[in-house]
Amino acid sequence: MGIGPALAVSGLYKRYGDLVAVDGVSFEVSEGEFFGILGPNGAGKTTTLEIAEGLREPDAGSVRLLGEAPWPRNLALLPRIGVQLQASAFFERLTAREQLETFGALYGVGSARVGEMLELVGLSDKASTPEAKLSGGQRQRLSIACALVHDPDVVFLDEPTAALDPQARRNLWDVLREVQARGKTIVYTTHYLDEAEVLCDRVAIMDHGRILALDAPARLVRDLDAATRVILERGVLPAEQARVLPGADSVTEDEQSLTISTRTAAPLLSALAERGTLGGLQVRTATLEDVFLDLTGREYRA
Ligand SMILES: Nc1ncnc2c1ncn2[C@@H]1O[C@H](COP(=O)(O)OP(=O)(O)OP(=O)(O)O)[C@@H](O)[C@H]1O
Repeated sequence: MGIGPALAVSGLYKRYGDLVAVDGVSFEVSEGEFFGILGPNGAGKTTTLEIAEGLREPDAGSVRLLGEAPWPRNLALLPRIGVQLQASAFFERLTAREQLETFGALYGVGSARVGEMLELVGLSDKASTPEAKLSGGQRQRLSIACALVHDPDVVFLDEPTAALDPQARRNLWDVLREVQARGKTIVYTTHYLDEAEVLCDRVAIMDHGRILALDAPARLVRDLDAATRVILERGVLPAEQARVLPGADSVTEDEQSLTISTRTAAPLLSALAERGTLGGLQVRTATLEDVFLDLTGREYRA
């Protein structure tokens, strides 16, 4: 494939009436990267994605998608990009296989490919089921298969895991990882920070139309330099003893547990091991939710 990033957006700005939905957004996504746009409802994720896909015109700013401008409607790009919309649009009364065949026919894709896509998203046994009779998770997976059926280089997914139960979400993670393993560039939005942390190579955290931070999840968390919390069952160790352990910065207690905050977990854990108090112990490090709190001063609410 070509040189340069798969996607580059620069200075995107979009308002709806008085509301500024996207307020100066710039980022680049490399080929093969799994890139997440994160943030609470209304942060501007969908609008940013739609502009990147060429479905919406920005008021200002530019987009290069696979080296081309996606707006106005760029027919040369369509076979090279896959778009899963937030409200999936299926054809009426078709089975899972027929839905895929219909999308595939638009791009001249054969039925072998359709079978492969059903397999990829774990719907082979639902091939003959009408789309309306699929569960929410199955329908999400079908819509991802539709976005992939013509073997695009870049795949855009808007909250593919929204409104799924935990098991269906995990199944979909496996599908997304497999898509990336096939060399695709994935640009997706989610309001699940924990999910983005495990799936994405890099994330942009958005709030009120702006990107507040952009980096690998692990690096964002590390740069926060937040304390690690070591949590013991209440009664295992008296608080006054915990306070003087090597590495213990502060100690708090509630009904069930005693929590030791530390920036040097190793000596603290060795000291706890020497005292035989490792049973039931939990270690919690910072997460992207802590990063969001640090950036915005408020708790993250999806
Ligand atoms: N077509 C539209 N007309 C008017 N306002 C809109 C339109 N689309 C989005 N908005 C508003 O723009 C802001 C950003 O919306 P957007 O859908 O981009 O955010 P989002 O981060 O994707 O949120 P969600 O997770 O709820 O989809 C919101 O306040 C939304 O209400």
